[in-house]
Amino acid sequence: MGKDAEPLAENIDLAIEARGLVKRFDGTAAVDGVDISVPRGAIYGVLGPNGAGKTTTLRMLLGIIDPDAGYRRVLEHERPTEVARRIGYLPEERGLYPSMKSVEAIAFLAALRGVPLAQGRLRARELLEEAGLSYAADRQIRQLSKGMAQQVQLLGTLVHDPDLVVLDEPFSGLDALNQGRLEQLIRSLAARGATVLFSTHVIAHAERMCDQVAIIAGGKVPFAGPVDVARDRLRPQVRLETRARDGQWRAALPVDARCDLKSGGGAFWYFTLPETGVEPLLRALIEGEAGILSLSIERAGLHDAFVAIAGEAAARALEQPETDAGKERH
Ligand SMILES: Nc1ncnc2c1ncn2[C@@H]1O[C@H](COP(=O)(O)OP(=O)(O)OP(=O)(O)O)[C@@H](O)[C@H]1O
Repeated sequence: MGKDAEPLAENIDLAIEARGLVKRFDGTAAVDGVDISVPRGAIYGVLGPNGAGKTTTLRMLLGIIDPDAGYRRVLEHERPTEVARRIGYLPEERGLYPSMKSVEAIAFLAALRGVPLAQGRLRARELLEEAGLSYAADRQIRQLSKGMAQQVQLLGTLVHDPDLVVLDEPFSGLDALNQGRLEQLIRSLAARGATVLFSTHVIAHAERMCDQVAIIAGGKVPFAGPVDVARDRLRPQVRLETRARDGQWRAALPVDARCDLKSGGGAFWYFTLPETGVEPLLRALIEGEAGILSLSIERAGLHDAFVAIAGEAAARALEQPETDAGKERH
């Protein structure tokens, strides 16, 4: 980031590797030195608010646009377009030909990836059946709801059994039921060995689904790696209930521990787990006869980790409703 990107060493365990990707539009960097390593078979999330640079990053990884600086290797190729037939891509701008029937729309997308039309039609019917959408097979796209049309487009993304599936904000526009179905589908793709990379501005999707995430804000990636490593950037929070209110043991609690006295005696204590960990704390509480009534230690969630890594402003922007701002391009 900011440094000169080195050419990539071969690493066959990675489906995608990118170093120092930069893309400028009208002199402004939309993506400003992004490093990403996506392991094969992973479910990987690119998490950030609108305008953070997610779509631009995905497009560079797919070879739809070329970076102004940096290196990328996708499925062992430095020119991603050479492996386009092994990639499935759901763009942010959805759209199928309205007069096409679902089967034809899926077969058409398959044909673009080199699958003969007849074979594509057969596979399209199978996929629609698996997705519980057989009844939509011979309906025109214009006769489908927006959510259904989006699912048909998603099936068109998967029809050629790609090794790498790239989905740009795949959950947006879907109701809760269909979001759940999509989560299942993504898990089943990973279970059969495909790598899934998706962008989202919803922390819950990244937290539930992803092995690894890249947190992106203002075109930079301040964190990329396992979700648990992001969460472990913050110390766990302790909630302790004691029978006693005072004693030697209080010295083991951090000085800024918050205390709520209970009306019938005893107290609740809230604090960040000290660096020394839980064992010395427990020992002091037991030896000092604090009378532990309950104790919970909670790891930070991805939301708090996001705030710590990308800042309050980026976290607030994540929660903004979607807008069409900044979408007029090409
Ligand atoms: N083709 C383009 N021409 C000019 N500016 C662009 C173009 N593509 C993207 N941008 C700008 O680059 C920045 C990053 O956009 P990008 O679409 O990558 O963000 P994003 O994180 O995907 O957000 P969103 O979900 O809103 O699309 C934005 O300020 C956007 O307006």
